[in-house]
Amino acid sequence: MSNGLNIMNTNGRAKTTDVTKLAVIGRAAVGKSALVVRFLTRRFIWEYDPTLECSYKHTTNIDEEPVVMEILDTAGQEENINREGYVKWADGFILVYSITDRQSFEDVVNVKQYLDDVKKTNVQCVLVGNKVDLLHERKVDFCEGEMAAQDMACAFFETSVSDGREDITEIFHELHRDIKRRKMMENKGRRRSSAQQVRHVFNRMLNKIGNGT
Ligand SMILES: Nc1nc2c(ncn2[C@@H]2O[C@H](COP(=O)(O)OP(=O)(O)OP(=O)(O)O)[C@@H](O)[C@H]2O)c(=O)[nH]1
Repeated sequence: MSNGLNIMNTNGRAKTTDVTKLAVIGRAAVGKSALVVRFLTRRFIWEYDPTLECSYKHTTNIDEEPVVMEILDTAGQEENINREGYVKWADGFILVYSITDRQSFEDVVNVKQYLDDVKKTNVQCVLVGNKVDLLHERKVDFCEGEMAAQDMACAFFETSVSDGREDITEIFHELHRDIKRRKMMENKGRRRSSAQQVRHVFNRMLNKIGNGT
């Protein structure tokens, strides 16, 4: 894969490690920083300063393959948003809303449209409805999240970062797998089109020889 990193094995052979760049996006206070920190440290910390922008590098194994994840925890506050920069940088997006905040849900639906417009493609993403521990304050139904994810053609998770459910790791891993699948398809397409070009030139040469020109 083109977006890889060469790492030496113990036997001295170079091995390509996938590098995946993920941006975590959502309105202020939906739990983006808590989600990233939970994934990286398996801990939940109740209070963070509102994020400006924070990035992390994380090395892990997914499906028995070494992976480097670069994770950008973006600013939720509108005036801090430097969207174009991270949209172009990222391979995929974790779109987070809080099930207790209707506006945060509407925001991510609009953000997805914006991401598709900037990237000029249907971007790879997962949709995450956070804070399900606050069920009594629920403002967004499970099936609304599920339907939005269907429209976005992406995976959907409802979770609680504070409860520390197993699915938090799965959110990041699932997005990595989707990105990897997409890159493989794109590479295959590129290889096929260069093979087609070679075949085309070869056929023209054969025609010329056949015509005696
Ligand atoms: N009850 C509950 N609170 C949560 C959960 N996840 C995060 N929080 C709380 O929500 C608040 C905001 O969390 P952050 O992780 O700072 O949210 P953020 O989206 O990064 O916010 P910005 O940095 O301002 O964009 C904090 O008080 C967290 O403790 C959760 O699953 N359940």
